[in-house]
Amino acid sequence: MIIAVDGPAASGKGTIARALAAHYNLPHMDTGLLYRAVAHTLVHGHGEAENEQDALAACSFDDALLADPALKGEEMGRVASIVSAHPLVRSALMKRQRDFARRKRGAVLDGRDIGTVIAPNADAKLFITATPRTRALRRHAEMQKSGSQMSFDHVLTDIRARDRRDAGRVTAPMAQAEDADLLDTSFLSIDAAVQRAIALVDARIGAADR
Ligand SMILES: Nc1ncnc2c1ncn2[C@@H]1O[C@H](COP(=O)(O)OP(=O)(O)O)[C@@H](O)[C@H]1O
Ligand SMILES: Nc1ccn([C@@H]2O[C@H](COP(=O)(O)OP(=O)(O)O)[C@@H](O)[C@H]2O)c(=O)n1
Repeated sequence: MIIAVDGPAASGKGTIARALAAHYNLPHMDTGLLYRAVAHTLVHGHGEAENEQDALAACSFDDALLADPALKGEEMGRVASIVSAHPLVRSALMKRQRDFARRKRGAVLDGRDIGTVIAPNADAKLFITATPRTRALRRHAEMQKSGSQMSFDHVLTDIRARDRRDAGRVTAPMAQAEDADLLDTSFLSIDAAVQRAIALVDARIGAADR
């Protein structure tokens, strides 16, 4: 069974994807980490994010980088959203996502284009959303815990800019697949959002597969 989870920054898609993976006993891939790894490689001296050839060269990063906590910061998310607009970067990172999705047992993947491009035949697709303000509040709280001094307004501005870039790019823009279920987590606790996500997936896969 393949479950595709897409949505904008800090909508809760990672939290939901991890919970679904645990619930259905499936491996999980956070595909945003791949774009963040490209961003990290570029920021650490190997080229310009805006330059497609530089960004393509940065796609051959070492897998060990994916576990680096330095990928998690908001600045890396910002640069990731610049490199992710390059078609050559998207195609270079596609195979490892598709290979992961095609594992025998199935998989849960979260990102921006899982339901539309990476796994269009996924058994269940969720598009997770929340208002920009709610998402910025969540990201700001997360960043404060890890010692960041960035203001709430700055986080909100960054989130809006990232939404515009991710939804506005030509290649594989962030979009809800036609056959995806929309889940707005703005007024849901984490537990309630996860329970709702499980109910939506159960309804898609049918009682026989449970
Ligand atoms: N429904 C929710 N209510 C409150 N906080 C949430 C909810 N879902 C996620 N969070 C918190 O918001 C932050 C961003 O969630 P995350 O799952 O990492 O989002 P994404 O993967 O979409 O960027 C995390 O600190 C997470 O614990
Ligand atoms: N499948 C994906 C996943 C991420 N991305 C890009 O990578 C950036 C970082 O993604 P992420 O999922 O780690 O970011 P958050 O939503 O966790 O903040 C996004 O803003 C997108 O530009 C993408 O284009 N396609």
